[in-house]
Amino acid sequence: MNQTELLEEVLNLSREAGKAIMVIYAKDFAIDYKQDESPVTEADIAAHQIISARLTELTPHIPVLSEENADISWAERQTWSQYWLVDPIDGTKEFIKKNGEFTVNIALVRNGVPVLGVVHAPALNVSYLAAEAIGAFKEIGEARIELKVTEVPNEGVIKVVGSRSHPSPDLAAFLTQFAEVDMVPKGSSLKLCLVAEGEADIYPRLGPTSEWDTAAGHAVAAIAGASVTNIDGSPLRYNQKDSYLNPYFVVSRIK
Ligand SMILES: Nc1ncnc2c1ncn2[C@@H]1O[C@H](COP(=O)(O)O)[C@@H](OP(=O)(O)O)[C@H]1O
Ligand SMILES: [Mg+2]
Repeated sequence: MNQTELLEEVLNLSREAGKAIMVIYAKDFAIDYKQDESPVTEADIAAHQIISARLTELTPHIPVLSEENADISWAERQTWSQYWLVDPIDGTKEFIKKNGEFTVNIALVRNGVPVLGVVHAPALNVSYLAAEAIGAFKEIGEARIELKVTEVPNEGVIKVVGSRSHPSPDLAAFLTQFAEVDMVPKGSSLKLCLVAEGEADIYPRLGPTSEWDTAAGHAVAAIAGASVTNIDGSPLRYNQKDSYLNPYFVVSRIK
């Protein structure tokens, strides 16, 4: 299977998971809390099961790491040159609030770099998809457009996108480098995608996230031409250490 076919298959399966999520979204669902006190619902689990099963069918030789099945030792993960990195629902708090700002994230990571990614927002009927050597795209209903980032100078009002549900005490200090900012709150990986499509100029994440929260949106933003870096300007990478936590990072199209 070539990369184009693989990308379409992953898009289709993200939509299948999205359909299962929307059935539960429409009901009164139960909410459980994990050890780290983050919420989880039957929709996270249903989507996880669909995605894991379908990815394993599609590429039996590539391991799958999902937020809902992340108990895999670093000794084992260290041996992976490529793997699927999945967040069945990114933005579970937004799912619970029923504001639509949650996504299904599926990324293919090779040697620490997300080389293919799909971010699907089932309640908004919007998908973002990208693969190296193919490009980055946004699909709304039947219409697909290519995303190519144009850089903007650091002047005038800078459009900043930030978390809706996880405030960051360090963000205000970071933003003092800009003369004026327009702050837009948004849940989930939609933030990385907004930079990819030029609706936002920068997404500084100066707070905790896990690798599955960012890899798919990272692929979309980076392949569209945005920079995705650690605070020191080095590339944000995956599967480099025991912990799943990302360092602080910045997604930007500012020159
Ligand atoms: N203290 C923390 N540690 C790890 N991840 C955190 C965190 N606080 C927030 N996140 C992650 O940030 C994601 C949501 O980001 P945002 O607020 O930008 O929408 C959540 O993903 P999930 O919804 O998949 O659990 C959540 O796990
Ligand atoms: Mg999740």
